[in-house]
Amino acid sequence: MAKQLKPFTRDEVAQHNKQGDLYVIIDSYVYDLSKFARLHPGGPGVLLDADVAGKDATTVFFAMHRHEVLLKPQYQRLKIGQITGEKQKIRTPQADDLSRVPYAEPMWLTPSFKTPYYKDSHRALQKAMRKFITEVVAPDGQACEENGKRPSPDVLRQMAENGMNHMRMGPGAHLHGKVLMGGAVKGEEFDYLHELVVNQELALCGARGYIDGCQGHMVIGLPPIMNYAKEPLRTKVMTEVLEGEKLLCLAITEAFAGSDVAGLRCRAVRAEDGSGWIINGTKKWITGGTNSDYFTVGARTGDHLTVFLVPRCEGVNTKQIKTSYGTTAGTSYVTFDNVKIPNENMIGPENDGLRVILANFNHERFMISCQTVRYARKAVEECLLWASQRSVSGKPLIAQPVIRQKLASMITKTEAAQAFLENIAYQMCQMDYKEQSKYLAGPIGFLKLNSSKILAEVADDAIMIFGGRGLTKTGMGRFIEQIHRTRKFDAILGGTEEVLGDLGVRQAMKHMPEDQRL
Ligand code: HEM
Repeated sequence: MAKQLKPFTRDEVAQHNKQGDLYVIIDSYVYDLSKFARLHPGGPGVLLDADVAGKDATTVFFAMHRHEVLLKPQYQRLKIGQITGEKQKIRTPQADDLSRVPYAEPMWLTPSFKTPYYKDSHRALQKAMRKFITEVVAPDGQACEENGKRPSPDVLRQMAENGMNHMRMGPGAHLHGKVLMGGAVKGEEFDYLHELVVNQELALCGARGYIDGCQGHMVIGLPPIMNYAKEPLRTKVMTEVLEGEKLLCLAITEAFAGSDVAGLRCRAVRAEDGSGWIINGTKKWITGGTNSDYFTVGARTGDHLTVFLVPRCEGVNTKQIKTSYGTTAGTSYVTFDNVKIPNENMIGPENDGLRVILANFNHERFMISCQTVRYARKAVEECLLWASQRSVSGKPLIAQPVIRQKLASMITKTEAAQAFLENIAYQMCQMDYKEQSKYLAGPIGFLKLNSSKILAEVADDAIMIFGGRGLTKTGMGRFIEQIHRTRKFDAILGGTEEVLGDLGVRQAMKHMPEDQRL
């Protein structure tokens, strides 16, 4: 039952202005801080200030705290009344609300703008995703970012039940007949623009490491199994992983070789009795590795590469690697010591592993780009709000031309990146897999290169707008700190900016006409 709030006049509140008897008004509500003052993270002194104690502290409160502080149950308890005749002005958003801050949503979600790409099913999916992310995934993500723990099994279960694992693998037969996000979209009509929506909403968790540790590893590790494993292994593993019963990750990179997959050293040799393969070697930076039950492994077979599915078994060990985006991502160092696996766990043809691995890169880069561009937009929203509510020398920050210049740069880069992303998603919808490989490897490489470059620039501007708060893991600037700290993951994972730029130009050269001169 909602707590009964007592009516107050401002004069009555003003009587409670000393240690042990301390009220303040925030957004028309009266808070009793008498006992809380000595526990206040900002110290009791600031609350006893003559301009705060017994007074309206709305402006100073929102200069120091994020709105969500007031929504926490432990602080809600401090709310005892409301000023008679006054109403709350600052709105608490509902879980599936769109932001009304300019540029905080992509244009297709902004009233008055039209879109050639999105249909009703994209809108229904976006709404259902926003609610699910806000209510279920983001709170877990924020907690795990702080405590470094793996994503909660209950959240992973709910994601699987809603078909999120299926959707994150992109369009295809695996979605047919599936109920997705309570029926928001039919599996048969799910396309890459739906997938874009799923990934962009997921990014709103504001927890970069958590999202990678929360089945990001499945998105990159499962395609070789889906596309190349033999039955019955294929269906068994796909079902276990998509239904959330088991976790799977991609184990390709090594301390010896990163983007250069042809330089891997981990080796697989046939067992002497012909009963299977023996794998020896190491893998590094394996996202989700610490928690995974299955590893999709690239190993040398003679002078070539072959892909294997390795279950967690004797000889498989994982060790946590501490990266700058936190241990919740489950990043690990993996060792294989005489690991024996059966013949049927070879994925795709022997010695053709490079093709099996490379086949998935376009999709991985598309997924990363969707999220990268959404982080940039999140930074835009945070900065627009902060610059409007933060006062410096009696004026809001936004009154400074230099701040407006930074915001202009952030907004234009984000809008251009989103337009590029949507165009690529549309092209993907029009092409089959073969055409995508032929025509889109270069453009998708450029897309990811552009997305991570603009994110870095946007994050740099955002930090300068937030100042010291942008360097602080808690409080007002915590999303900006996190976006800035983790931006290089987008620039490196799935192919570095340099590799992708080179790839894009080399792909373009394949289509260069020989009969043209300046
Ligand atoms: C309902 C009343 C209040 C609650 C529940 C509250 C709660 C908090 C919390 C949780 C923090 C830690 C910052 C964070 O991580 O978000 C904090 C910091 C702080 N609070 Fe409050 N606070 C209240 C009222 C006020 C008021 C009226 C002032 C007025 C000056 C104030 C000044 C500060 C300051 C200066 C900090 C440190 C900010 C920083 O580190 O940047 N607080 N408060």
